[in-house]
Amino acid sequence: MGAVPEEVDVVVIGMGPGGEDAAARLANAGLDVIAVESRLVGGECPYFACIPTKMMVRAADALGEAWRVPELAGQATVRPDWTPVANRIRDEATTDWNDEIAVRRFEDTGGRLVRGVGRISAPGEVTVGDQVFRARRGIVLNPGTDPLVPPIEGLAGSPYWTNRDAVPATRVPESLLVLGGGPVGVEFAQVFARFGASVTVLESRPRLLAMAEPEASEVLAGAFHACGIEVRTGCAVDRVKHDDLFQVHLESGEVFTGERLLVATGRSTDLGALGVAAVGLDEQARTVPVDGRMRAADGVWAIGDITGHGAFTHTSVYQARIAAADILGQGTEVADYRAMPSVIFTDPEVATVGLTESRARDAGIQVRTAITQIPASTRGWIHKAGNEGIIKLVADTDRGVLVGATVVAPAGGEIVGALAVAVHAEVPVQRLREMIFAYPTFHRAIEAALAGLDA
Ligand SMILES: Cc1cc2nc3c(=O)[nH]c(=O)nc-3n(C[C@H](O)[C@H](O)[C@H](O)COP(=O)(O)OP(=O)(O)OC[C@H]3O[C@@H](n4cnc5c(N)ncnc54)[C@H](O)[C@@H]3O)c2cc1C
Ligand SMILES: NC(=O)c1ccc[n+]([C@@H]2O[C@H](COP(=O)([O-])OP(=O)(O)OC[C@H]3O[C@@H](n4cnc5c(N)ncnc54)[C@H](O)[C@@H]3O)[C@@H](O)[C@H]2O)c1
Repeated sequence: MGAVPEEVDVVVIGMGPGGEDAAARLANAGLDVIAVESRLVGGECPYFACIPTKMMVRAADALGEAWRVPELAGQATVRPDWTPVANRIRDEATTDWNDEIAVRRFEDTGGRLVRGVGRISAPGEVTVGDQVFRARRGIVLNPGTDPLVPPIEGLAGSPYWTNRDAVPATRVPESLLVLGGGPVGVEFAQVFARFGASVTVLESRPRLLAMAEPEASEVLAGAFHACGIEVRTGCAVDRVKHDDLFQVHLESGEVFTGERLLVATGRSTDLGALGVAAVGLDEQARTVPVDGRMRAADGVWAIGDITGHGAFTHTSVYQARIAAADILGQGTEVADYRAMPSVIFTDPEVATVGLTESRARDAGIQVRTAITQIPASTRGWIHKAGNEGIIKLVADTDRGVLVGATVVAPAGGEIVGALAVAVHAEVPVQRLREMIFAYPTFHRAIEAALAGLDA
């Protein structure tokens, strides 16, 4: 005989940033909430992704600035040491990969945590091991993603790294091969290079950060070249061998050797394991389609990476707020992704909002673009060492508003904030031109880019 189901209000499967946020909101509102988590409460972001990698970036950026001293300010002797980085990640970011604090924070809301793998076993029903829950109000799916490991001969079974191995690393390898030049690949590549590894990035597409504006990829490729990172684009990996070292054989016959191999080739989901077919969803799909209130099926909401609206923590938490409000019957907000921002934390940072030029054209928008070079701005010229960058604007000429922007610059992720407001609030380009931009800031280069939209 099966287990007797326990009646609750809501079951949240997966406690990533969004699941944690939604579960807390619902429990704080007085609902009886069960949160199911198979690994660590908080998900990828605090333990293996955003937070520890940005601690690495912070440290690597300090080194990067120190190396600019000779050009600007005399002499500095810099000897990179990974120990403070590894210790900080262990002690401050992840508490040694222990989620006790996050669990307590959630349980203080009145919610209950169940450790294990959750699965939709029938409409309105979630099974975790030998426990069965009937959710009166709904099920929230926030299972996130796992590193995708391509089926390359010799790779499976070799001691390759994914982000989950690179983050806890206590030593910088002598040499590192990075498979994939997307956000994960480029952030780790620059960090480990700055800490002394000899780094090669192998990317199958024609450029780094292929989803970004081509001009952004070009600036980043230049910055990588300048700091000694080898970048190979358009490469097809044939096979991988591992003895003492990794060897990556390309179809072209070239062979790259490294002490470590970081696989950063995207993310995967397993909707079959989540049991989504029980509520009529396609378990072969890579994403769970949701409406503007995150509804995926009758009584099922989905949030985070699996919705395919941008694999970012800010997406997950944004969607969590909307889903929780809808479950509570207070939903007035409908998701609007037009001004979705993203920041790749390389040096220079690659920050975007809204549509790229090509996506805007594909959407049938009458597009006009403008680009300004950061080194040509007053602040860029003053900044000198490390001033590489651009601002690119994408305007909808019919409506006279910006629909996208890219900022590659020192602190590009902060500069893009102004452009995110413009895209989000559909501020007319003419109104933007009438603004006063503080002198001499990096964001003042937006004014020059706006002027370029006339050309
Ligand atoms: C190296 C790296 C760096 C990144 N840096 C940034 C950054 O700087 N900024 C940014 O915005 N984003 C960044 N991201 C992306 C970000 O980590 C994710 O978008 C974010 O974690 C949100 O994911 P999520 O809410 O979908 O779930 P996740 O964080 O993936 O968490 C899902 C949770 O669900 C659990 N789970 C899965 N299935 C089940 C199940 N069946 N039962 C029980 N539990 C289950 C998992 O164990 C996991 O804990 C980065 C990603 C990587 C890999
Ligand atoms: N700062 C941030 O916000 C941040 C940082 C890291 C990751 N992320 C998120 O995490 C998600 C995953 O990032 P990612 O970089 O792992 O995935 P991705 O899919 O964005 O990039 C993977 C890259 O690997 C390449 N690739 C795939 N197979 C390959 C192969 N066999 N050989 C060589 N190259 C190959 C792809 O062409 C692509 O450029 C991203 O969508 C991003 O949203 C965000």
